[in-house]
This record gives sequence, structure tokens and C-alpha cells, in this order.
Amino acid sequence: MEPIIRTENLSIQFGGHRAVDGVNFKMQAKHFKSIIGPNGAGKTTFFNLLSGELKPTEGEIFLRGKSLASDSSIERTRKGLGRSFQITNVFPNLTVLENVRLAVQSREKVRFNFIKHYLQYKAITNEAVEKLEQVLLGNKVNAVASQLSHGEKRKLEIAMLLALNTEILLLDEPTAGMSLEEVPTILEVIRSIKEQGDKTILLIEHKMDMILDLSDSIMVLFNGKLLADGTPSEIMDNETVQNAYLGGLYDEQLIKT
Ligand SMILES: Nc1ncnc2c1ncn2[C@@H]1O[C@H](COP(=O)(O)OP(=O)(O)OP(=O)(O)O)[C@@H](O)[C@H]1O
Repeated sequence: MEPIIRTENLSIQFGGHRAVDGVNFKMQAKHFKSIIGPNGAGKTTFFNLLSGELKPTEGEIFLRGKSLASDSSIERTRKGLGRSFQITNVFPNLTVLENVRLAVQSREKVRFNFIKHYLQYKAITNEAVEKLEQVLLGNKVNAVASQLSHGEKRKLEIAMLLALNTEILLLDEPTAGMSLEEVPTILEVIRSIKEQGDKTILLIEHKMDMILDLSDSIMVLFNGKLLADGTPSEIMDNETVQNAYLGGLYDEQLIKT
């Protein structure tokens, strides 16, 4: 079966440094893959290349067999490749519901038009509420975004991503900056998205418990290169990964949390 997404020799160079270096990667639809690697390994840069925020120095990305080379980030989203919003993309003075409604509207390209009206407005609102319930923010729809806790803001980002209805979800460290108490509910949210069974998910995370719990496969980046890609047990047993990363350079604290 053709992979839903794959890269061929994907590389980007910043000055003399190859932040992503010759990565050949592929994923089947509905698969859940996590990306791990030490700080500076190139994980976020890899996402930026997939989402179109950065242009590769070499190599290509194929979505359902077609090159994305000439597609902007917006076009990639339209084709089904969605990148999680960052807190900085959330409008702090709008309510939680208004933020998600804007994300739905951006997908539907709905502009204000009184004739198109009330029914459409209602459908968009209902969909936004449904996405908020899915991320366990159903009780916060009318809260002003700036007043959410950090963990709630991260859930709002996921709701906004879900509102784009893309088949592929790129989640960049959804637990970053969260208190330990907040982590289990994000895990629950991501697990429920996975269990719905209609998404292909790529997750960057440092929390190994969460990765092992969710992933069908794990890929390891190290110095921009793809060091290994396999099932969670293959990765945990892989000697190169252990030497380069899990056993040595990596912070054990992070693995345990
Ligand atoms: N726009 C840029 N200009 C120059 N160097 C960059 C740029 N973006 C990333 N880099 C460098 O590329 C390397 C990879 O960074 P990246 O943020 O992708 O790593 P990461 O694996 O996501 O790390 P972390 O786990 O800390 O988020 C780093 O050395 C970083 O300094």
C-alpha cells in the first residue's frame, strides 16, 4: 500500500549545520508514529519542513504519492496535512469557543454574509463545541483564552487543529511546559483521537511513558539523521539507539516522567 506521507532524502542546512540530514521516512494512513531525539536533533525542523514553514535544501516530501514541493503551508493543510497550533496562534482576548470557531471558519473559508446566516453560524458553533468536548474543554467554552491554565491552552490548540479536519495531525510536544498533574488528561485526549481511528498522527514528545503507551512506531532523530524507525520494542532494544540516546546523552529524568 502506498504510504500516505513519505520523504526522500529530506535535508535542510542552516549555514554549515544540517539540521535535518537525508531523512527517508514513510507512514501508512491511520498509523501513530512518535519522533524522539535529544534537544537539537532536528525534530521541530522536520515538522517545519513537512508543514511547509521551511523549504528543504535537498529532498522532497510526498503526500499520497504527490510532491508537496510547490505547496504552501495553507495548501498543505487543505490537502490534509495539519500542524498543531501554537499558543501564540490563539487569540488571547477571544473566548475558547470563538477561537475554535475561527479555525472551523478558516477551513470553510466562511466570510461574514448575512444571507448565509444563522444556520451556517449555528453549524459552525456546534462543530466547535464538539471539538472542544473532544479535548475535554466542554466546560470552558465561554472562558477567555488568556485565562486558561497552560494545560488547557494546549488542549485548545489541539481542538483548533481538529477543527481543520485534516487526515494527518502533526503534534509538537503537546505536554511541553505542563505540570505533571496536567499530563494524564492530554494523554487521554490524544488516545481518544487515536481510538477514533480516522487520523494519521505524528507526535514529537519527550515523555517516554506517553510515547510507549500511544505509538505504533517510533522514529529516532539524532544530529538531523534518522537513526532508527521501528516498533516501540524494537526501538527500546536497539543498541545504537541505546548507546546514542536512551542510555547516554539523554536525560533519564525525562524518560521517566
Ligand atoms: N531557523 C533556524 N536557523 C538556524 N538554525 C536553526 C533554525 N531552526 C533550527 N535550527 C537549528 O537546528 C537544530 C535542530 O533544531 P530543532 O529545534 O529542530 O531540534 P529539536 O529536536 O526540535 O529540539 P528540541 O527537542 O529542543 O525542541 C538546532 O541546532 C537548531 O539550533
